[in-house]
Amino acid sequence: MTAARSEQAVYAGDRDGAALQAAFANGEIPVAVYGLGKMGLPLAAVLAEVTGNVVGVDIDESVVAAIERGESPVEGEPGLAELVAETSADRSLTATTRGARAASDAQVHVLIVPTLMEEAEPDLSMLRAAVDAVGEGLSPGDLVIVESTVPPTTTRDVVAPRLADRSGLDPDEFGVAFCPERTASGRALEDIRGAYPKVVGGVDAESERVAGLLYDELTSNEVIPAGDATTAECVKVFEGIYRDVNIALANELARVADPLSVDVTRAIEVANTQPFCEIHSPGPGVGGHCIPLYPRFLTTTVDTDLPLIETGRAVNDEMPSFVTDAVVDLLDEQGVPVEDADVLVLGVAYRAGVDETRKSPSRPVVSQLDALGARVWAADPAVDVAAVPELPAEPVAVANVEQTASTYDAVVVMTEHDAYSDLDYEAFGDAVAVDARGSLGELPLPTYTVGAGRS
Ligand SMILES: NC(=O)C1=CN([C@@H]2O[C@H](COP(=O)(O)OP(=O)(O)OC[C@H]3O[C@@H](n4cnc5c(N)ncnc54)[C@H](O)[C@@H]3O)[C@@H](O)[C@H]2O)C=CC1
Ligand SMILES: CC(=O)N[C@@H]1[C@@H](OP(=O)(O)OP(=O)(O)OC[C@H]2O[C@@H](n3ccc(=O)[nH]c3=O)[C@H](O)[C@@H]2O)O[C@H](C(=O)O)[C@@H](O)[C@@H]1O
Repeated sequence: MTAARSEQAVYAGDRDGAALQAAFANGEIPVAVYGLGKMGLPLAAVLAEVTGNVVGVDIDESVVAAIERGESPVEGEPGLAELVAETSADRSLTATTRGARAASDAQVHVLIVPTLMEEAEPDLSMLRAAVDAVGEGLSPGDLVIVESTVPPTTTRDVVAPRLADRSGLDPDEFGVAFCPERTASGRALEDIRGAYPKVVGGVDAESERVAGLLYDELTSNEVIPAGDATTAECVKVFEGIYRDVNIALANELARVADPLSVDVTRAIEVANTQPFCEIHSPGPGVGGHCIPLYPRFLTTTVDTDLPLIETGRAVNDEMPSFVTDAVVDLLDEQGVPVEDADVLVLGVAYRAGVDETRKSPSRPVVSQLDALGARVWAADPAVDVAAVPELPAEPVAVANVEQTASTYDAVVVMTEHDAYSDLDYEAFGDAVAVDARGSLGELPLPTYTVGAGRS
């Protein structure tokens, strides 16, 4: 059960570190986690496992009701269903939609709600709403931690002032820190428990110190003080930008596979045997609700030309069309006009191992083929294709792919799900293939492979 607030403040300027950590681990410091989604629920469950005193807050009543029943609404996370059942049963994790009430009972508030991109700028509306709920219940001596990925300066210039405004407290009466969620879907518990060092950055030194002490109780890895909240925000955004630009390099290099008649993926693999070389893998584009967004969290925040970052984004966003063009060219070689073609797309999820389709490169490929007049089909073992909004494709169960294979003129592998390696591609007869991931090796079909070219 949620213990009463401890007598001692968390953000107190001089609280003994060891005593604070003991109080946290003993459940004497109530914690509230705002946002119980793919990242927030695993975090709340691990915090509940460590402290025994966590209230999860979500605006979605069905999420709250499921957790209160001991069920995890988040799927695809090894160990999470069991951990939610366990921590819900012993009440070390409870859930509510009443954010302000949870805030008035908690002394540590963790915000991990979505931060998205509108057309031209970051959408922080859900973060502001969560901040308002915390502000209504904030008490002197509390600590507020932002885990949502945000544009640099957000914690200092948006979150902290808004908390003071909503709570009526002076800014120096409570602590605020940014501690990025460095977790990948499909391995959340492992990542949260310590796969990587935890970064902490405070709006002041005491916020950073206290946040570091608390995360030191949570992670088996080290806790790295970034020096301030904005530096910590840059750490997270820079990690994502590094990945996006690096993937763009791999995708641009993939374009020389045909002109040079070389297997670029093989060349990358061998180049990466040098410790200073880490070229990523070419593919059909960059999906998910993280990596495609983070570059624009920076480029829309600073009034500085960042051409490399912008170009990387453009190179990656061009890859779905590159895949569609390869399909059309191969069909043309076989004398099949794309407008008369049946095309099977294998993979709607943005990467293997997740059921997530947000910004998946498969979406533009399906839409482009549909717009060209093709009849598009899609199969994905992790995604309910029929339930994917605005996807002009007929769903096909993966189990039915082989028996329907002869009806397709082209098969496009967009996601490297293991299930696709087990298919008998002979069954596709005279069809052509585009392997956007280079994950299937030699196929018994006329094939274009991103990264290896025409075979
Ligand atoms: N999904 C991922 O792979 C990673 C995501 N992140 C970051 O974590 C944050 C959360 O992302 P996800 O968990 O993927 O989002 P999600 O969409 O899976 O879940 C978000 C949850 O927050 C709830 N919510 C929305 N507004 C709320 C409010 N005002 N109060 C309480 N709950 C609210 C929603 O109902 C939903 O249940 C984002 O900032 C994202 O950038 C960071 C690392 C990895
Ligand atoms: C280095 C890393 O694995 N970062 C994670 C990443 O998670 P995410 O689910 O976005 O997966 P990802 O592996 O970065 O892939 C993003 C997209 O990029 C594509 N991709 C990825 C790597 C690559 O070499 N080539 C490539 O084309 C993937 O297919 C996918 O469409 O972004 C997360 C985030 O920051 O939200 C971060 O916490 C995770 O740790």
